[in-house]
Amino acid sequence: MRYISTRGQAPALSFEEVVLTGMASDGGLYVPETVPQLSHDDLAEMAGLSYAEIAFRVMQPFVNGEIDDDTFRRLVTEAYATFSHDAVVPLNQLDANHFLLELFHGPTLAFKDVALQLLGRLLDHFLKKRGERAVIMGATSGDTGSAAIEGCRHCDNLDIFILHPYQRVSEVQRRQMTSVLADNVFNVAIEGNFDDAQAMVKASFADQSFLNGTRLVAVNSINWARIMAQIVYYVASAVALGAPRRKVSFCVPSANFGNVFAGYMAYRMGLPVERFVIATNANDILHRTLAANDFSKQELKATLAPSMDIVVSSNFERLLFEAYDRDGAAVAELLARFQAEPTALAEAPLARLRERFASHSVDDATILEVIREAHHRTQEILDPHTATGYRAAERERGDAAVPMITLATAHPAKFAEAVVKAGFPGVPLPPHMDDLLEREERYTVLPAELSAVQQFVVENRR
Ligand SMILES: Cc1ncc(COP(=O)(O)O)c(C=O)c1O
Ligand SMILES: N[C@@H](CCOP(=O)(O)O)C(=O)O
Repeated sequence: MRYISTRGQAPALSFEEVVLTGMASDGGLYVPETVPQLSHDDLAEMAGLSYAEIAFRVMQPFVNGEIDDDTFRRLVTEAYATFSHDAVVPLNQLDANHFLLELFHGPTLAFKDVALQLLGRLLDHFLKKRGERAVIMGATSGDTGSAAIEGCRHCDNLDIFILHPYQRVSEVQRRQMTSVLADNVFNVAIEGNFDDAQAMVKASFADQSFLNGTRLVAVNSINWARIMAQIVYYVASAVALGAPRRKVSFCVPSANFGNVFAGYMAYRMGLPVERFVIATNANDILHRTLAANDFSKQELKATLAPSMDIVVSSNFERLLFEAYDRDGAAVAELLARFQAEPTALAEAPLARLRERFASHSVDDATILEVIREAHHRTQEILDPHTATGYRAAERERGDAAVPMITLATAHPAKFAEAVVKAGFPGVPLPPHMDDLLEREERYTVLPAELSAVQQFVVENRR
């Protein structure tokens, strides 16, 4: 298995190389050259297996023998042993055909743990094997940051720099990052928004000369390993509901598009999926593109679902690559136009996307309404991101024979503002975090300027 760039120009990489990098040198993102297939029998045999065993089976073809099976199985098992629920990602039935896939039982209470608990271990494995050190630069709208720190902090070969938008993440999210006082962890609050932070990370990958040869690694979903690990829960949940004999649909709160793209990969591997429903908050570029072919940037809005406050959605590029029949030049040309002016997708690729994807945008007032309504119906308090998915799923539910699985992407305790505004007293943090609000914090506020950020990295890396 080799990995190729969505822009068609960068050299193909091995699995190890793709894990130890970020963006491709042509500005694209890496995807597998061919999509491994899960046969009907492969899927049927997964029924009743542990999450870790399903994870091993789904991901092993991507690893391509570059880690021996025993070691890879151990890394996977250790990664998912950190989750507080025996099922790792339990399915919670809301009604006859609507299920919540709870992805928030990992150490930092968001779906990002699923991939980052494994990515940290993969990085540790490869860097130790090579005797190399590396610098991580990551951008976060709140959840990736703490999950990356938690997943990578024990890797002595890594220095971790996480950029978050100053005063635009929740207090719990900020403290989850800034209260980790380890020598290799550096939190930077950028005076800008998530798009500014992500653009600086991408610019640092495009020109790494400021690091004088030290390897730069991505923990955002531009790193293929993030997508790979997220494919697993689509397979596991569908199998639990009867796949491959029965189709399912998924509804995915979306922004940077890594999550739903992982689902699409599961579908391409052979999982019978009827439909993916993309839920956005008021930052609705994904919905506008699918519904109205309006692929244009709008001003980023601060919403009650802050982790989805993103305009430039990285992984949409990976889906465009598929929709444009893997024509890297066409993708590069479209994305150059997108950066410069409002644009639109060509008709055939858009039609292809619409065959499998639907979308809905959910505003703040509706998020609050959904949190109240879902509590009334199910006694569950949803986090505001999951609430966007819940509403989109309710709007889109069709054939009752096809279960709808809505991805519950975070624990409500992380988002007190929305929960309190919806009329609830708040949700307690789990015991391992019950003193979070008293812990000492350390972070540095910097202007949203690439040179300031890169200078900080150079001065602080060990
Ligand atoms: C809680 C939560 N839900 C949903 C999303 C959207 O996921 P994605 O960026 O993979 O589309 C994010 C982050 O982006 C998130 O942190
Ligand atoms: N919502 C994310 C944004 C970054 O997304 P990623 O999946 O590319 O890491 C966050 O919480 O940081």
